[in-house]
Amino acid sequence: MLRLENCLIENGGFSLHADLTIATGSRVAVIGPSGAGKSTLIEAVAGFRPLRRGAMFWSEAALAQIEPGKRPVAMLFQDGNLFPHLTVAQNVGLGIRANLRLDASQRAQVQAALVRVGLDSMADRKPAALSGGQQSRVALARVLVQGRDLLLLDEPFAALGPALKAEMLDLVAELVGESGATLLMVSHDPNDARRIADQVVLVADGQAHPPMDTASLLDNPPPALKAYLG
Ligand SMILES: Nc1ncnc2c1ncn2[C@@H]1O[C@H](COP(=O)(O)OP(=O)(O)OP(=O)(O)O)[C@@H](O)[C@H]1O
Repeated sequence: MLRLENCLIENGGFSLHADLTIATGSRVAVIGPSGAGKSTLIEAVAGFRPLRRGAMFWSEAALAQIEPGKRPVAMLFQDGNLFPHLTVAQNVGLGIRANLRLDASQRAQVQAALVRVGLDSMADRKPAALSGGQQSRVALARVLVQGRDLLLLDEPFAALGPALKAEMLDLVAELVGESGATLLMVSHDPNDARRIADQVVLVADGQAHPPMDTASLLDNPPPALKAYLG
């Protein structure tokens, strides 16, 4: 499980309080007003934001002692961060080794991830020769090959149309279901939360609230969420 114990997370002059636990294997949406600190929360778990106070644990391990690249965390951003000069397979391979010197079993891992996201026939293409949805799948395959316990998504599919976004969310739900990974996903769209998240962490008023059941929270939103949902 992921435990944030009385954390105060800093982001420039902004700070966010979080005291919450996320069960292993759960799928959690992080929602709340713009500027409330959703990305700040995710970035702290990834190790990119310092804690002014408190402690963070994954299972028994204190995360503060673990540098970002060694945390059990894979992160997917909105733009996917694909390298335009590398092929699809190479972009995925970066998830395994930054120098791309992959052995046969690592190359097989890349291939398997591409099959899993339906892109095995496009392994040698460059990102520019892919649609937006296909590019998202490459970024997802790269996260997949990292085989990390915690998957952090920061509005990864916001640029996609509604049908494609729904398809990607369903694929993410399937993939985390297969791997048993724990998902934390920032979204501006409560429908995303309803689609794939069992629980929601509401970030508002300087506070990341403990997770609540998605349907009951969205059906009976507290004032801070009601104002945001409109
Ligand atoms: N360098 C900085 N100095 C001061 N404040 C900052 C800095 N960077 C970010 N902030 C503030 O931190 C707060 C949290 O930002 P964050 O990106 O986490 O919010 P968010 O909920 O993810 O927003 P959005 O939904 O708009 O992406 C914002 O109010 C922002 O203005």
